[in-house]
Amino acid sequence: MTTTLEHQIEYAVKCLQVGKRYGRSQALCNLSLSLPQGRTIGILGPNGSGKSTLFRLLMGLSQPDSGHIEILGQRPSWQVNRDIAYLPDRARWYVGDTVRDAFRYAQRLLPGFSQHLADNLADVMEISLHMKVDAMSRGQEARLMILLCVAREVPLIILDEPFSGIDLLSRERIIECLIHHMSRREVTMLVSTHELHEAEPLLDHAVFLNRGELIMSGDADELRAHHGSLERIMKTLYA
Ligand SMILES: Nc1ncnc2c1ncn2[C@@H]1O[C@H](COP(=O)(O)OP(=O)(O)OP(=O)(O)O)[C@@H](O)[C@H]1O
Repeated sequence: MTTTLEHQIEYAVKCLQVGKRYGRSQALCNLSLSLPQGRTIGILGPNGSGKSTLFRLLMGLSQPDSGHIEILGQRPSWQVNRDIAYLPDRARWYVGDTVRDAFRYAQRLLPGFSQHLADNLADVMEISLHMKVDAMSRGQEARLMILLCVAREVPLIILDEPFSGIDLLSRERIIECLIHHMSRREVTMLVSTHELHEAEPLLDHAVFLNRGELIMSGDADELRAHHGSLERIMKTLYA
């Protein structure tokens, strides 16, 4: 016999009426969201729409002024963060580290980090292990940062603007690599971006924010069936 429980969708993230203000700026306003597990979810919106703020709240790096947040079934905390690979919008490295050093630190510090997966991804993303991180171009460093997150065997990956500063060809290659990688794993990925053109095939769920408010969200195929493409929705919503 099938129980009602078996019909319930599992959610990686739930936000209920979440508000966050910085001085006079309302970064998030009464945000209610349920993000399904096992999907690749685009958190979309122009500059200042609240994408990074949402991620910081999910990671417990900042506290909401109001509302309730649940991530992987718990309140945000450093304990639950062990199960999350988070790429913040701004990340920096120590001078003199090589990619191999970065992998060594990751092995020691990042729960679930797989050296084997990292080596494979470095190959696909054309990152040499001998390369000095502070001598990398912005695009090379961005690729390494994505790799360090994706090489972790954790249930949730959060990438804040992972493609910024990466040229078109590399972006396409990284996105292909992510699509291939995600199709073989039971993992939820949240990706924020305001450049949807190449990232669109990666997404199977989308959330559109504007000025801290939710303006549309849903299954990407259903949204595409109604509106043509997520990119077209973006152009219409933010025209
Ligand atoms: N630490 C902070 N102090 C003051 N204001 C902030 C802070 N962080 C965010 N804000 C403000 O909150 C609003 C939302 O910013 P947020 O960085 O979340 O947007 P975003 O969608 O990630 O933007 P972007 O695409 O430019 O990264 C903006 O008006 C921003 O100026």
